[in-house]
Amino acid sequence: MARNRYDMDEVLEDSFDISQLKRLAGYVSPYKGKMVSVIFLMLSASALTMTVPIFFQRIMDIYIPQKDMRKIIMVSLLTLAVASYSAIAMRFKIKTMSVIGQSIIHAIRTDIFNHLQELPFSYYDDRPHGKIQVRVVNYVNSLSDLLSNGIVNTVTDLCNLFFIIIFMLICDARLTLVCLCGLPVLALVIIFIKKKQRRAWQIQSNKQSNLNAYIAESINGIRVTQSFVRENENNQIFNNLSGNYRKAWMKAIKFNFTMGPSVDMISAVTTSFIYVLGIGWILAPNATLTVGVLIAFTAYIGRFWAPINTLAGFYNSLLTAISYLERIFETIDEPVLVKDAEGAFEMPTVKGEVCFKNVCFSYEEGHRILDNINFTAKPGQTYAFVGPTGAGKSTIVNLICRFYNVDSGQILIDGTDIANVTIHSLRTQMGIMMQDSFIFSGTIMDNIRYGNREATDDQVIRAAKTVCAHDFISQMENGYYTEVNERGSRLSAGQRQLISFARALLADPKILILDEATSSIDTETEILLQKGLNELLKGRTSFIIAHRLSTIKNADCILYVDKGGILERGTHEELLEQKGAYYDLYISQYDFLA
Ligand SMILES: Nc1ncnc2c1ncn2[C@@H]1O[C@H](COP(=O)(O)OP(=O)(O)OP(=O)(O)O)[C@@H](O)[C@H]1O
Repeated sequence: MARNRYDMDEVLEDSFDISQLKRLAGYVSPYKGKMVSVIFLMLSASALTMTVPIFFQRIMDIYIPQKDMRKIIMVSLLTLAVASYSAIAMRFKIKTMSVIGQSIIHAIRTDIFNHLQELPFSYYDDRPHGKIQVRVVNYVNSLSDLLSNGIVNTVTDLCNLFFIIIFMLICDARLTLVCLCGLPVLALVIIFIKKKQRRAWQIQSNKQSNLNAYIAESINGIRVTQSFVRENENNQIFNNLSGNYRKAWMKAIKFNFTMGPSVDMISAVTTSFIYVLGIGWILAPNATLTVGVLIAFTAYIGRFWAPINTLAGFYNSLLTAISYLERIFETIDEPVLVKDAEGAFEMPTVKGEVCFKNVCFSYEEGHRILDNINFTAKPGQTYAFVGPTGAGKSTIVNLICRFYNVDSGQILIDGTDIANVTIHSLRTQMGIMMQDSFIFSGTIMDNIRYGNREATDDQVIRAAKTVCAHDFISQMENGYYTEVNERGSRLSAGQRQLISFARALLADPKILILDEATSSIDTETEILLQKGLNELLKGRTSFIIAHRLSTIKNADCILYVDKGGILERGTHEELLEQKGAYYDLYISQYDFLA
């Protein structure tokens, strides 16, 4: 998909795709048994309530003229028993279907989330994160009504309709025909609005997604917003998006509102006809209808249109749900582009040789970022990447972890192409510290242990000591058990870096990747850190990206990356001797510091 942003609608499916409902049925099927018992209970209840008008007809036509009080009381008690049974059945239905509905929602949400965990970086590069969240939370929630009530109601209502028509036919076939004449009219209404209604709900889901994307972006960027005093502009954008969402929702709901009144209208017209005809037949000299039958029949008319009304409601929620299901299944179906190859094997214990062989890479087709990268780092060596912003340094190290697939060429670790090993076995042998040192909500201990869930407290503390994080952590109110917020907003940028540094080390990796690991750390701490680091780097192959050249002066090899290629390579001294780009960079930093 092309890159998307908060004010760009996503592409809408044109045709109604029945396969989405089939997939939904897959989630529903484990609860088939329970649903059948609910349906059975509901049907038995409605079959019993269906007899009530017949009781009334008998009271009117037989027991009242006969003044048979005993039978009248008996029939009344029977009616009470039927009503109680219906109430119990209804309670059972609501309880069971709520549990089933929520279980299905939980299963769908789990599937999306599990899939999201596997999707490669490229998926997240391409769309606002708010648009992903809205699928996992809001869209899935919106299926609740359909799953909790819709399915069972539809089956029971359809069966009810069938029973009602039979009872109506038993009462009077002519009046039944008049009543059924309303159905083709309703079908015409549905055909007329169906397409527009579906599109309106799709547009509504798009606008909701856009709004969510903007809210998520605004919250993430709140510091920048307030620093640049952009609150008013942001409110304006929000108002526009929220207004668009409101308009789209109003338009969509308008179609839903069309259904109920249409059913009521058709029901009113047919009922009037039935009264006119029925009374005519009662009053005719050779009466072909009794008052009792007409009263019983009119009671059935109400029951005939009630399920049709609910079915119309179900149809509305079905169209709404489909517009969400499209998005939900689209996410679940999103191909995992970076995945284990067929026959992938476990990466043997890594010794640490990393070799790039003619590696080419592009994030977007036709826009090459890395062009023919070649180098071999021997086990235990430290390789450093320097070069201008946007040259491709982070991209190179991202490829070592196989966060993206290469376009061509090979990345070999100890002679094994990383494309042929399982991603899990590859990444568990690496320690990665990214530019964006993300801190999760929880304790500092949890955050460092993220690098190795098995690590003991002592190991965590040792890692923190190595990267000089121990002192500041110990000074915090609860030391290692101090709670930090998501993104570590209670910590300084340097402290966040040190914590992620410790996290990367805790995995005791054979290959260590440090992307701008020390950019926010003060020079004094950096000097201390360097000592610990030198010890730590022993026996590990490490790749370090640093703009501050003091950090990488001792590297075994420095690669100067520019425009996706390696322009210069060698040790610090060799590169200085070459008097090329590295030399210029070094001199400029030196001049700057002098
Ligand atoms: N997810 C992405 N999608 C598309 N292009 C990207 C993506 N990430 C980076 N790029 C582009 O790839 C090029 C290399 O980016 P990279 O992050 O590797 O540079 P860098 O050398 O690490 O830069 P810096 O020193 O600023 O961190 C840049 O032109 C950048 O715009």
